[in-house]
Amino acid sequence: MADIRLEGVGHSYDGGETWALKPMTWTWRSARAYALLGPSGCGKTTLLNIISGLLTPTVGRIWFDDREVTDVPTAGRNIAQVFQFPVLYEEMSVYDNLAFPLRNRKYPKQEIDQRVRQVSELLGLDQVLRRRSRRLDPGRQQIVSLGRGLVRAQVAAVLLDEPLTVVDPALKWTLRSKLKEIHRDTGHTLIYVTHDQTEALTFADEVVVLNEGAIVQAGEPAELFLSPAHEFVGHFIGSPGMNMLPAEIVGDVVRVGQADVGSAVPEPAERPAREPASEPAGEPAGETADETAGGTPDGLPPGPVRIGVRPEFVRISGTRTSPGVAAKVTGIDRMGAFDLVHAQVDGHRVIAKTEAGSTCTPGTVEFLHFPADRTFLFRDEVRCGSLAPLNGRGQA
Ligand SMILES: Nc1ncnc2c1ncn2[C@@H]1O[C@H](COP(=O)(O)OP(=O)(O)OP(=O)(O)O)[C@@H](O)[C@H]1O
Repeated sequence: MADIRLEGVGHSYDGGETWALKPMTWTWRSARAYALLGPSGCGKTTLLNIISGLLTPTVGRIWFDDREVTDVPTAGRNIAQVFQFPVLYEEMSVYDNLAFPLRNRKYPKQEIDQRVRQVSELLGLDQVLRRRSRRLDPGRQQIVSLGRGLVRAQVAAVLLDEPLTVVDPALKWTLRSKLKEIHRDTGHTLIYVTHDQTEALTFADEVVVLNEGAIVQAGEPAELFLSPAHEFVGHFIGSPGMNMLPAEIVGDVVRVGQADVGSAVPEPAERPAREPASEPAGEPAGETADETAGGTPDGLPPGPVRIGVRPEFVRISGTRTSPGVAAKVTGIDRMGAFDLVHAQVDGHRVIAKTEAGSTCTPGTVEFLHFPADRTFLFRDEVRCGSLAPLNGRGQA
């Protein structure tokens, strides 16, 4: 196991015209379980293939601890990779498929048997060890592929590229918790690629969010939910995603329409990000998680800003208490366990997630309250500040 460090690593498939992966500097720490989360086409597979050596990056260098591996082929990197679809020797038994990566590296027979049995038991394959792999259904075959990726205890990292896509949804939950169990047991560095936030949030110690070829934020699941550093994280994580409303900074006050909703507090110069996520280099102009636009020690520059608040934290009342933003209720989704109240503020949609049984009625005007500690300010999509109660007064 090793820290995997990417130094200015970026990739272009078209000779530098566009960048599937914008040059980034980033360290995957040894023994952590990461989810690499992002929408289709954001560069997840490209990044994984660069780590495993299937792809040589256009720019940048890769280090496993203090060994540079940029030009080392896959076989020399000691990485296990599991793909979206089964990669197996179909004529071999399940046992032999699981044993293959160990036999290939000349592990002692007894250790091979022990590891195969351990992994197969954890993945529920112990009853089919003697069966030919082609006789299994595709979901089971994929679980064998997963086992092949996990069977070696000593690997630099295990890379999993949407490994549960072909697996039955009911089994996915079980397998994810098995994966966590195996991770606890072996201490592998795991990088688990997914575009599914639930999968990412339930699996990982740390979720790395990739968008348009750049890491926009990395953190524990709760941090991404409670403290998004980028608008993309706000709307990609959470269901429904974060509300975003145009606002204005006037003096040190944040105004939405005619309502003052709080004081503007600039982002501290040093956000506790671990390190620069991505760096602009040459052609690609990447948004970066650490570019805190506009943050100054004295306050945020006046002008337009967007405020973001998650539906879970918007509060609604029928009377105007300050600070409150007038909103017209447009509809209510009764979801059983909770309600989603849809409203409009100057033509902009806002959703509030409330307890079931909301008494709001479509067509009426209600007042929305944005709790200071859960409301953030964004410029150029990057978080630049947050709200504080107006004049030190608590909010309704
Ligand atoms: N071999 C290739 N040649 C040219 N362009 C490519 C190639 N592979 C990927 N791309 C492009 O690079 C970008 C990133 O692709 P990548 O497959 O890394 O994204 P992804 O996040 O893994 O997507 P998905 O979730 O759909 O697999 C996309 O715009 C894609 O079209």
